Amino acid sequence: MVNITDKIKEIEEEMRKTQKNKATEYHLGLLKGKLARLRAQLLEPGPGSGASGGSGFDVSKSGDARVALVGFPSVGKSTFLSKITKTRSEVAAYSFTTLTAIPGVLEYGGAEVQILDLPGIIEGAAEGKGRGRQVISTAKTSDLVLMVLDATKKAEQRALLEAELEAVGIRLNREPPNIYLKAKKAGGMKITFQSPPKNLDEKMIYNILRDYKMLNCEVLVRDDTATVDDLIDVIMKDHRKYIRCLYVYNKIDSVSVDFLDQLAREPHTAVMSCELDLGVQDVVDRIWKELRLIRVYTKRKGIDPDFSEALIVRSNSTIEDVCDSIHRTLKDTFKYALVWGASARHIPQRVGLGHPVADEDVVSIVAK
Ligand SMILES: Nc1nc2c(ncn2[C@@H]2O[C@H](COP(=O)(O)OP(=O)(O)OP(=O)(O)O)[C@@H](O)[C@H]2O)c(=O)[nH]1
Ligand SMILES: [K+]
Ligand SMILES: [Mg+2]
Repeated sequence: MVNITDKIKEIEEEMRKTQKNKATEYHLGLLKGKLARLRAQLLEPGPGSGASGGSGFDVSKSGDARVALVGFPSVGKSTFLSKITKTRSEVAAYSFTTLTAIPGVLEYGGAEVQILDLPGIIEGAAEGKGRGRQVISTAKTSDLVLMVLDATKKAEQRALLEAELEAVGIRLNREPPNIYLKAKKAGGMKITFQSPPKNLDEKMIYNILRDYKMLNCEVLVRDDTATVDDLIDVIMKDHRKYIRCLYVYNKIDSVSVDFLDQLAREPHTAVMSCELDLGVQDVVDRIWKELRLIRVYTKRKGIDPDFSEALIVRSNSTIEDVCDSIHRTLKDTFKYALVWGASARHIPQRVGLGHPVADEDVVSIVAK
């Protein structure tokens, strides 16, 4: 029996051999759809998915958010974990020193962020090489992927890793495509475009949906630049995960200043040397920013706030969200709040439930 990995290879080979032109466009679109289905199967536990199935390492979540350290072997993932948390993860000059997921806790101004040190992955990880599939499945459970790269290694490493994560449905620093798709019980397919599409047409959408056996559905393409890949992502939305990613180049002690400057200018990128303790705190601050969380310190009248314990809410939260995170019924007795910090126009500012809070605000809730 042909296994899934072989089938994937076959389709990839066929796509490589097929010339891209108007005549082959529909065929290539269908192949992409098949490939996406097979890759999803690869991660499903069960028959045909191989011994390790699709599950990640068995580490329970803790703290306010989870960050996964993903990278090739020996780029310094464990060195970084050991530097920023109290956990010691083995560090050595040889590849695959780390063999399982090692959790550590980053304490950040009263917030607690779980940092997961993971084994190094290699090319072909998505198809089951090494512990790759397990590593990637674990990365899929994180709120932020910290892609650790070796500044002394070739630039391709980043694209290779991205391709591995993409292959299992992780979408880094991207928003879900702006395509509305709803399955129906009957009525056939209804395809509409908000404005003339540049990379899709009705026949293409029809063919792919039919291949996915979605014969009754409604599609509205809101974005005129949407592609076949976007459509497939929307069809496969249960297998897609949109995660933020911070690219971190380690070992900058071993590259020229010019090169380092070039790296640091790339988007979503930070540079550091764990060995020389350069830039490590910047990376920690960037992690917090990328998580898009807000720390709020509560204060009782006449008592200083406790900065070792923060209430964590998502960015764009209001005083109402802060109340809800303290107690479900708190806003029923809410009269007003006093706010000190970046969100306050004067200090303290007296505000209502709709007031948006900022990171590190101090809040005092006054009840009726
Ligand atoms: N020059 C230099 N070497 C570093 C730096 N950080 C880590 N190293 C070295 O890189 C080697 C690998 O470090 P590890 O932390 O074990 O790397 P890893 O990514 O956890 O490796 P695996 O667990 O095997 O995937 C060790 O010899 C470290 O001492 C750095 O900033 N500069
Ligand atoms: K190592
Ligand atoms: Mg390691």
